[in-house]
Amino acid sequence: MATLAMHYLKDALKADLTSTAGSVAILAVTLHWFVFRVIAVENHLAPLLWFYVVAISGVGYAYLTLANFSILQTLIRLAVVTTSFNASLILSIAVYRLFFHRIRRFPGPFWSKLSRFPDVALAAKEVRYYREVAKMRETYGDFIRTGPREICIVRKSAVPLIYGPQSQCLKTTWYAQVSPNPKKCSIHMTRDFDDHRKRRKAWDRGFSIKALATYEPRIKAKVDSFVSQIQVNEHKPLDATAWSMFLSFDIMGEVGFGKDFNNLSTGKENPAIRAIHEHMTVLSVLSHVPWLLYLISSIPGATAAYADFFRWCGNEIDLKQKTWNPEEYPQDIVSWLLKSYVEKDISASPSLESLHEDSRVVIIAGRYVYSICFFSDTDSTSETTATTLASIFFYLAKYPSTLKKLQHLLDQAMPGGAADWSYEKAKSVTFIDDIINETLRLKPALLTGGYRCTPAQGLQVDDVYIPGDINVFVPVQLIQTDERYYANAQEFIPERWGERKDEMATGDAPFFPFSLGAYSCPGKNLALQSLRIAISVIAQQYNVAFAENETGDDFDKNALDTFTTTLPPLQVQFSRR
Ligand code: HEM
Repeated sequence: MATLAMHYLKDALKADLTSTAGSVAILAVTLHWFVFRVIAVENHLAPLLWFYVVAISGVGYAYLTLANFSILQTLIRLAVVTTSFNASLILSIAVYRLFFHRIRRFPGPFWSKLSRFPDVALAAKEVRYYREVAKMRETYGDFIRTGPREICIVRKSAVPLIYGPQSQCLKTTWYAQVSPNPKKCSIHMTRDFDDHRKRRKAWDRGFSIKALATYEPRIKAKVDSFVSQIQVNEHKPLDATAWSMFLSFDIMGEVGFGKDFNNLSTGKENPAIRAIHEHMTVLSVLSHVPWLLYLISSIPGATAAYADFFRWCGNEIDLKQKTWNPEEYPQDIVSWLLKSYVEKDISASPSLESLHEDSRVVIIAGRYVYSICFFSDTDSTSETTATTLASIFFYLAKYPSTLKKLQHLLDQAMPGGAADWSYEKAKSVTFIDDIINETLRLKPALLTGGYRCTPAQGLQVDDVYIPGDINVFVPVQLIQTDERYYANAQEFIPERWGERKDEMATGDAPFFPFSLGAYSCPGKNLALQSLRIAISVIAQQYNVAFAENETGDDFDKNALDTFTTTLPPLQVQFSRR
């Protein structure tokens, strides 16, 4: 029997090149239709690639030893085998995606139907993918096939279906770019629904009303340091983008880890966090092909640029663990996560590695960094609370009447001025929230937003059926500035959230800068608290205007879409009221 099998194998190995190429082509097409289309290939990419390499090496070895071909003959045959296999596989995938795929009828750019790489090119073009989406929308309508398995939907009704609390959509492979294994990634990157649900409880405890109350005086102290810097630099140009980031990172150092990053006191970015700041653009562009990012991240040394930051977070966790006092009420977010971990609570991060990943998310507070890095784009910031604060400074400088109205309301709530300030009184000035909402509407910290995967039964959006297992997203900035849903959609009108809410029908319009539902931002209340404190304290004491030669145009028009928005510098000048 064995001899017979060996005989057939030798015959197969010695077959002429044309029939070998034909057989390999049939094998490739069969594998594509019956294996690769059935399994989630991106979850098994590394083993599949290894299998490919081992298989080719095995065939080469067999040519040399069983069929007794010379080295040159073996190389020629291997070239024919691999070319035939690869070409047939690619052709089969292309034919399937164009003519048989369940979303083949959705309109979109031709090349995007075949591969994700054209989307990478679009995202890389000016790093303004949100604008490319807006252009595609003009050409193709509200439903655009932006990738082989991707659909962009610009309809209000899609927002609750995809992101809402009742949505059955899950996180897509975009989130597997760190690792498909929940034990190796942060809460933001875990795709396991149950793992996410459990871990989310530990996070929510760190942002409870009681926990937020303990953060409040410390945030105020950081804002006071910011004000001291404004005082020193009064009438001089200050980069609102950079200083908003210093404030935001100092707040996150304080309430995230109980550490002082000294960004405000030194006027410089802390070295431990500089690495994160320096590598966003290429990451965000490549994240359009998540499996590629995952593969690159498994290359030894790819994470080297983040080593200092990773080490810092790891050391801080170790230190906290060593000095852990179970009796003490946790004073910062990481302590809440550690508490679950130490107590082996069901909500704990599932491994020490994932706890470290979670701690990094805390520090970068919404920057949601990935595990690898390449490239530098300094002089800009992409941290969510910071970008929102910088954008608020932009609008207050651009619209002095809004600033005057805010100051008038603050004076009414706190007639004694700065000495009379309290968070409760500041919070009662709802116009602050109107300004924050309007800023987040026009300049959301995530311009495009996260992808979700449709449930097996698909999704009915108005009269359009989206099949199951399709990656969908609603572009946040585009839909929040859509004239169908917002009157004078491009204009900054904070009153649309307050006294003009009914008249402008804002209540019915799509608004989800913090996302919605199970995967929405747990840090929303902390971000709002920090923004309210910063705006009320600063506007109560200072006027803000564009510095000389600053028009605000670059800031307004040239934000980069690096998953979280990256803003250009904005020179402003503060003067005491
Ligand atoms: C204005 C400020 C902020 C904005 C606009 C914002 C926005 C968002 C959005 C849109 C998401 C969903 C991302 C996705 O769908 O992939 C998100 C998730 C998240 N945010 Fe924020 N964020 C802000 C501040 C913060 C802060 C201060 C923290 C504190 C650590 C934080 C922690 C997180 C975490 C941990 C997640 C992942 C949640 C999960 O997957 O369950 N964010 N944020």
